[in-house]
Amino acid sequence: MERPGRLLLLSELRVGNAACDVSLCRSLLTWKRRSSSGPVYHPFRPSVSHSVSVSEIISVREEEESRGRDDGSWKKIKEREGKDCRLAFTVLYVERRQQHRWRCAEVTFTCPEGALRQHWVGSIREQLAAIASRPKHLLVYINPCSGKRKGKRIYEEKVAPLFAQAGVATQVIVTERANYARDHLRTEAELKKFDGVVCVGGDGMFSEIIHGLIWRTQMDGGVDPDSPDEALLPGSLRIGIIPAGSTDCICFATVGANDPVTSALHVIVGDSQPMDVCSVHHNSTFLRYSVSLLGYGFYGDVLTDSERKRWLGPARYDLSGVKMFLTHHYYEGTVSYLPARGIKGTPRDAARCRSGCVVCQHNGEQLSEKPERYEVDEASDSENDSEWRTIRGKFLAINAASMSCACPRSPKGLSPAAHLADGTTDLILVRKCSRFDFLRHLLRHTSKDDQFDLTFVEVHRVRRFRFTPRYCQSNSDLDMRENGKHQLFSQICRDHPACGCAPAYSSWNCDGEILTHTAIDVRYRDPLGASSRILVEFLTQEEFIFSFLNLNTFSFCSLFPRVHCQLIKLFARGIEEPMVFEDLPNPCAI
Ligand SMILES: Nc1ncnc2c1ncn2[C@@H]1O[C@H](COP(=O)(O)OP(=O)(O)OP(=O)(O)O)[C@@H](O)[C@H]1O
Ligand SMILES: CCCCCCCCCCCCC/C=C/[C@@H](O)[C@H](CO)NC(C)=O
Ligand SMILES: [Ca+2]
Repeated sequence: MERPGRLLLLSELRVGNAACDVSLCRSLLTWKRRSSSGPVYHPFRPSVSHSVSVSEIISVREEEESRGRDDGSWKKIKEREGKDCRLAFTVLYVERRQQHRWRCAEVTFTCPEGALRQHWVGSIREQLAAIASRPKHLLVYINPCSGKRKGKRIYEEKVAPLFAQAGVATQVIVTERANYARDHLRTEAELKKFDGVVCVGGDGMFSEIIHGLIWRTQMDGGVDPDSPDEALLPGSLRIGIIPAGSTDCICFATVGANDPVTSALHVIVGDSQPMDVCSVHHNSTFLRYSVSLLGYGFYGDVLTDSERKRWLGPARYDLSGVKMFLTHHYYEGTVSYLPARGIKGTPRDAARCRSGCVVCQHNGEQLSEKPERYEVDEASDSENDSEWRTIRGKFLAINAASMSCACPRSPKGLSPAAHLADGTTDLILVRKCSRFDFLRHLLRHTSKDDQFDLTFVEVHRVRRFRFTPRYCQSNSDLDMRENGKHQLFSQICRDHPACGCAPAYSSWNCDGEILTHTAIDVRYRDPLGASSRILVEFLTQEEFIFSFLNLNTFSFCSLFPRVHCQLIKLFARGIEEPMVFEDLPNPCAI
């Protein structure tokens, strides 16, 4: 057995015109220019060296012809098959650029003889093959309609060539409609053939992929995804995101940049970043999964409005943002939450979730050792009920950020200290306040100031929460009819804003997908009350009016999200701390 760090190869090779000492240890390829006075250390002429971790080598290829200048300085040029051949090989590796971007750099080494080149190439390939975390076969879904509709081109021009160079085989599927990828993953995809799934698109496309994969894993493992009390099974396939959408906040918060080449390189080197997933339920019915933002009020309204402006591309969010800011709707209701206990970290920490985050590691271990008692909300467990906190009020926004939600529009994110994999979500409540104050809060998403240090904003780190809009807080039939009228008229008024009537309900923004409020309970019950059979269906507007005419048939959807710690894994490593010399030119370049 070779010990880690053991020297495998050491040769004198050429890089360009310079003679170098090149070594391959188990984890490091190093090339160091020889000083003109030989290999001896010289204090005034230090030799320049460059190291690349084997884990960040993309591939190695043999060169058939010299790529460098032929100045005749290399004495041992061999004649092979009658032509001049420099016996070179090229190593492709990850190079870090500014703002967390990665690029594929290459260095060509020229050997004095063929046997040595074979030895080098073989040794590096052997080392790469031993990295078990690298994917060999990927299933790729491309959404041709994401963002500026450039997904297909981005993949073909920037990503596919890198996968080919790294020897990663792919099966590529261009989606034909919304939910195509989700449905394919749920029922058809032969998942055993693959080491991972890659999506080319935005947050909505990523959402499709996790919905397909998580569902399939639960079905295969016999877990009921509807039950908010069942622990979900983690899947085995990692997910890669090639950003081509409008916000791409999941890519930005896990890699640090929205850059297709950087993401492709994280996939190739086989990175792994665990991530929390929030399952959203309405009583005993599963609605959706969320990994970034679950937002009611402002962000729900921005999304609903922006969907009608899809033709505008990514700019639709800015336009709808300004419009909804001016509209200044607030919503009444009750928020209940279960504070996260026994974990590290708070939403007001100065520290950020970064690559190798100790908070995520600690909390992940805690939660796997002592799984949370989710039954605490049941009426039978009155002792633990006291752990639930309740807040009633009028809110401009209710946001649950399971990660920072940083994106180019909001570089710090909605909750800058939130963690990717700590088993919690940050519940941010923005109470009714003046437009001026709300603007102060929104602007703090982009400035250095603490966006929670405002009297009308509060933030809680939670494992579960529930939101019930005011008009669902009674269970009598009469109230339901009244609520129904109110809801219907609000709906009409929303569509005819000239009448000035404020809507009673917003929609949920679930990772950029609208969770409409027109979900119904066939048999209504108080969300906190005793159990009964519940059926929730999503309705079209016509069905919605129809259900109103049938009076007893509908009520409103109160949501019940629960965080599943580290349920999925991404081909990412979290945002890396910048290196001290990040902005300086590379001093090691030869
Ligand atoms: N072939 C397709 N035709 C139409 N819609 C599609 C297709 N494939 C996927 N979709 C849907 O397109 C929607 C938007 O996609 P996506 O999230 O990739 O881009 P985006 O909305 O521009 O970016 P972001 O979500 O980051 O803001 C998703 O809801 C997805 O389900
Ligand atoms: C006064 C002007 C206010 C402008 C506000 C513009 C909107 C800023 C958007 C920041 C969103 C950050 C959270 C990201 C959420 C994603 O899950 C989601 C899906 O991509 N994106 C959006 C915009 O909902
Ligand atoms: Ca989290």
